[in-house]
Amino acid sequence: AAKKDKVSKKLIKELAPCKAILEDLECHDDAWPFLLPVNTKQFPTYKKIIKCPMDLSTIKKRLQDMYYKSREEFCTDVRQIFNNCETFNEDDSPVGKAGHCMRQFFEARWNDLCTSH
Ligand SMILES: Cn1cc(C(=O)NCCN)ccc1=O
Repeated sequence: AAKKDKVSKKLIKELAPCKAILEDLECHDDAWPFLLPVNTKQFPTYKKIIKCPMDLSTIKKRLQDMYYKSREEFCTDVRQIFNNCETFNEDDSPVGKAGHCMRQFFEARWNDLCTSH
């Protein structure tokens, strides 16, 4: 039991900053394309082109459900959002530009977290 407690304490410590970063992503001006899963009725080709859809609401739920076993898993899901966005959208489109901006914002916050100790 003692070992498990140590692991879970470590995990809570690791994932608390992830929750803070997620909240900052959700309230960013350019977050609007990423708040919810892409509407596949509005974009019928999306499901065919994007094999691993991801969005901020899904990540929020996964955090709440203790789905992530490390902060690296959280980081991978966030990066999936922006990789999908680059695959499906032109760089100079409104959504494409929002994706590049949000990725920069995220990576800066991620670096802060990884260099702060
Ligand atoms: C992430 N993403 C979002 C959209 C979109 O239009 N979202 C509007 C939500 N109201 C379109 C393509 C795409 O890759």
